[in-house]
Amino acid sequence: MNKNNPIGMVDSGVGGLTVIKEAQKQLPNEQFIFIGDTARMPYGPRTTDEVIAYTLQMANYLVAKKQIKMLVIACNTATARALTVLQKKLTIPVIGVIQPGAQAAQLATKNKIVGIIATEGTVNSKAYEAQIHQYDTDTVVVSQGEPEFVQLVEANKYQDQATRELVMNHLAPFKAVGIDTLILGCTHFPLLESFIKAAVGQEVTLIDSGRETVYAIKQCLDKLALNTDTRHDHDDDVYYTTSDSDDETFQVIATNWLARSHELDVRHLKIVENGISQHLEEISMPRLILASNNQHKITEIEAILNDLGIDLPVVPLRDLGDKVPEIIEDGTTFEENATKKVMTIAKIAPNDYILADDSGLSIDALHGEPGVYSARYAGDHDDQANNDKVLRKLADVVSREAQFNSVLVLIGPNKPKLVATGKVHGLITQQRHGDNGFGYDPIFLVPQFDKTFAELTADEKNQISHRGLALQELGKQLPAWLKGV
Ligand SMILES: O=P(O)(O)OP(=O)(O)OP(=O)(O)OC[C@H]1O[C@@H](n2cnc3c(O)ncnc32)[C@H](O)[C@@H]1O
Ligand SMILES: [Mg+2]
Repeated sequence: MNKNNPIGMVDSGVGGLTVIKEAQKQLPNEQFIFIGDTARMPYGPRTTDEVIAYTLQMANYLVAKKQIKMLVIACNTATARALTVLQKKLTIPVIGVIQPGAQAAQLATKNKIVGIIATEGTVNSKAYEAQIHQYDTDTVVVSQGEPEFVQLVEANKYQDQATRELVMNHLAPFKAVGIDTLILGCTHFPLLESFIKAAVGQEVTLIDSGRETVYAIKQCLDKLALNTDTRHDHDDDVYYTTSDSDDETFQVIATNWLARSHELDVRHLKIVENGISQHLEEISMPRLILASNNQHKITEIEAILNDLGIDLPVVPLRDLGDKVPEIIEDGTTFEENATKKVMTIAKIAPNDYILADDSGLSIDALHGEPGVYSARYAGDHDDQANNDKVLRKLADVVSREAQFNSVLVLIGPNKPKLVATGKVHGLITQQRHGDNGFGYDPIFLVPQFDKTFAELTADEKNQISHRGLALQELGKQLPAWLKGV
């Protein structure tokens, strides 16, 4: 087992985030991959067979796809019902939240009266009692199921006044019993810590089973010499949910609870039915592929997309490697060629968004030439030869009006094609000026600046260029198109 592999953490939903928060604090160099089974939460009312099956699916995913070196079941219900099965089935160490909490309570109690609050499932399993009584059979254990606490936390109401009152009422019996230690036997409950303390009395020791679990993780890493020797940043930790990608609740709660300044890397797993068995698979996030082999264009498009705040990872065509087929640009219009570009790439990336630009220079005195032949007017992508040919053809021509055109075509999975165009007027100079840009930039004069495209900065060009205008146009249509309007 490679000690630099990540630690996996599985949970029924969001409660386990309190465990990962503590783990990130105490184990700053380890990398964590968390799965919250949000599609099937809460686990409390589930049957034992279901809880075992779901926990195993998450564990199998993490072992097979993420090569985790250790698994933490950051959920009391899942620990109570599935820990021993998983410890038998997996070859990596598996740690649950109950044993560490029980042990800490046993050490903390003086009067040997310990309270437990947990989900109904955990209470009914008597898992905490069993653990505590392994150390000392005399300890009196008073358990109470508090499923409502879980719901309030999951609804993000853990700071509400009404929640405080409910906690005070529910926990009053513990005061009467005279506990001196209370186990927070559900990973949601640390978020209610101040209310719980107020309810049971400040003198009662609260045992955060999640925090105790992190001590157990540390001990296990030390014992098996599995501490990482590379430094991970917790910003690289990955959080999976099993609900579909539109569920924002997890993102909001997680960002809030973990108090991170930036958005977390939340990804999604889908539950795949396979005959009688189920397993989890990652839902890959669609990308925006820029179907162009022209690095100048790609740089321009990336800069403008960045300003438009597009929320998809932008991938240049070259990142797709050698599986990219040849794109044959034999259309008679820019739109035809741009469409050919996106359609060719769609064959190898059917689940992605694909954007192509077909563009060119059209000179009035040359009846629109070079037009769709711009890239290969004199020599294939030979800018020098292409510029020379234009200058030669216009040698005795007074009227030097020209336009650059850009036609963008965007397609996406199950979406109609979206077309946006941009045009900029200019004049063909007598000779080249400037070194910036590419193609015909050195001979295309923009009267407004009295400079050629090649004399403008990249920013200035993007503000007024055919491509810049087409992308602005695309940006306007995009929200409605993405929504399918
Ligand atoms: O097809 P891809 O791989 O996107 O890259 P390309 O350079 O071949 O692009 P086109 O087929 O659209 O050909 C457009 C040609 O028009 C010219 N052109 C287009 N936009 C230009 C610009 O902003 N500045 C200068 N020349 C441009 C230049 O010669 C390009 O090679
Ligand atoms: Mg081309």
